[in-house]
Amino acid sequence: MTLQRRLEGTIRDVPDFPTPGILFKDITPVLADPVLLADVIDAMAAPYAGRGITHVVGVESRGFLFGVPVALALGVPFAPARKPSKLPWRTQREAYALEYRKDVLEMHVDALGTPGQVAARVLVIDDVLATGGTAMATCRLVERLGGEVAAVAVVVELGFLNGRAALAGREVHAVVGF
Ligand SMILES: O=P(O)(O)OC[C@H]1O[C@H](OP(=O)(O)OP(=O)(O)O)[C@H](O)[C@@H]1O
Ligand SMILES: Nc1ncnc2[nH]cnc12
Repeated sequence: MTLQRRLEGTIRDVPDFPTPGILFKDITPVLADPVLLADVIDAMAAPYAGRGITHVVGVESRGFLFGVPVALALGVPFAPARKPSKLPWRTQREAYALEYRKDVLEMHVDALGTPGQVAARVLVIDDVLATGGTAMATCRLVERLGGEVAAVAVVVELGFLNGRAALAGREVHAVVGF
């Protein structure tokens, strides 16, 4: 069976979560299946081996679950993009809207290297690409820190929400689309 079919059969649809009208794609059953999880991490990392990626940036919180193992697979540093007021050092911040909420993401100013001397080629990792608001805010943060976004890789893309278009030509890789 293809990885896409295995994911379709494992990701759980939860209607009206977290707000009425949202069909929530619950990835926790993927985390509960170590063989499937390992295959998902490989599918996210393998296309970027040999592509000169210097850092993986993962988005709090579900993006951490996939971002850290992808960084380990590629053998590069992991840098977190966090929800507001969580990071202890100096930060850059970016406000954004996602499918069901508004929020703010922050990164440490030196997450990709010494400010003014950054030469980072970044793979942005998250679990779900919906409207693209979160991924776009993360790309803007990376670029504001002086990094270049090589690609955004996600487990699930909700194509009808047009997140790819919101990312304005940036490379997007999704393991499965709905
Ligand atoms: O494409 P978008 O419309 O921006 O939506 C995608 C984002 O929504 C979720 O984050 P959320 O902050 O809700 O959840 P989490 O803290 O559980 O990761 C998901 O993990 C993505 O980061
Ligand atoms: N429909 C959805 N399911 C899971 N995570 C999401 N993040 C944004 N929209 C989502």
